This record gives sequence, structure tokens and C-alpha cells, in this order.
Amino acid sequence: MNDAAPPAPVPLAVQPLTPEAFAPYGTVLAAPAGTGRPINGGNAERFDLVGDLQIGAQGGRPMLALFRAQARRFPHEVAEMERHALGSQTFLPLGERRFVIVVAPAGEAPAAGALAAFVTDGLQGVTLAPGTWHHALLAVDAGDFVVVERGGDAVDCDTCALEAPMIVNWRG
Ligand SMILES: NC(=O)N[C@@H](O)C(=O)O
Ligand code: NI
Repeated sequence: MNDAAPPAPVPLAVQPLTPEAFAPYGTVLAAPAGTGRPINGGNAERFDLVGDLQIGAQGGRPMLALFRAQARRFPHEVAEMERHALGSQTFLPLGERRFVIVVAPAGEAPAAGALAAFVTDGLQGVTLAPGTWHHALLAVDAGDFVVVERGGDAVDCDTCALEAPMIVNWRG
């Protein structure tokens, strides 16, 4: 009989999201400072944010979804991560809405020490690179998020249980 105590949760610090810190996991989406390219007769400005969404592999089709997320309670325990090996996954808030993204680099199932957590400024979005391990959306502020990902006939989502639960240490 295994009477060993379960592994103690490991604290995971949450850092502000920046493009540099997030580079190993994907890209940060944010309206650049300054003006965009004038379009529509000058009635709008265009900002091209990501021109190479990875959503076509193995017959993948673009999928745009709306996630109507409930606000999560923090500190939050993370015990499982997932990845979408064949495609990227983009999260963009509709309106000002923060979320926490917990990630680990693509590859082998992540060890506890390989995880990183970021909180957005409410306007930022992210595009996770294909295969990046992540926890499902952790909305800080409840509401709607646009999600763009690879759609396909088969579900592209592997999960892995962490060897020890992580506590996402953020108190807003
Ligand atoms: N389950 C689902 O559609 N969403 C996840 O992939 C996620 O990362 O939130
Ligand atoms: Ni996902």
C-alpha cells in the first residue's frame, strides 16, 4: 500500500507579460504604439499583428472561437498542462480583460521547474506556438475572448499531469 504523502504544491511566480519573456512560448499581441496603416479612405488604421498563424498543418482549417470565460480564483492550483502539437492557439480579449497564461516550452512533458506564468495588461493577447505546453485559459476578468486555432477532424490536444501541483501565486 502506498502511504507516501502527496507532493507538496510548488509556488509559481507570475510575471508581467512582455514579448521578450514570452518569446520561448509564442508571441504577444498588442496594438503597437503610434498610428497604424491608414485604410478605408483614412477612416481606419490597420495593424497587422501575426502573419504566420500555424493553423494549416495536416489539413488543418482556421477556427475562430469565442470563449466566454468565468473569472478564476487566485492563487490557483495547476496540476495539468496541455498542448496542441499541430497548430498555434491565439487568445485575444474582447474589450479590456486580463488573463494569466501558464506555459512551458514545447517538447517533453514539463517538469515543475520548467513552467512560467504571465499576467496580461488587459489589452494584450498571445499566440502560443505549436506544441507549447500551457494551462487552459485562466481569465482574471470574466468575459469574452476570441480564440484562433487550427481546426481539424481529430482533436489535437495532449494533456500531461504535473509531478507536483503548482500554485499560481497571483493576488491581483
Ligand atoms: N479546450 C479548449 O478549447 N481550450 C484550451 O485549448 C485552452 O487552451 O484554453
Ligand atoms: Ni489550449
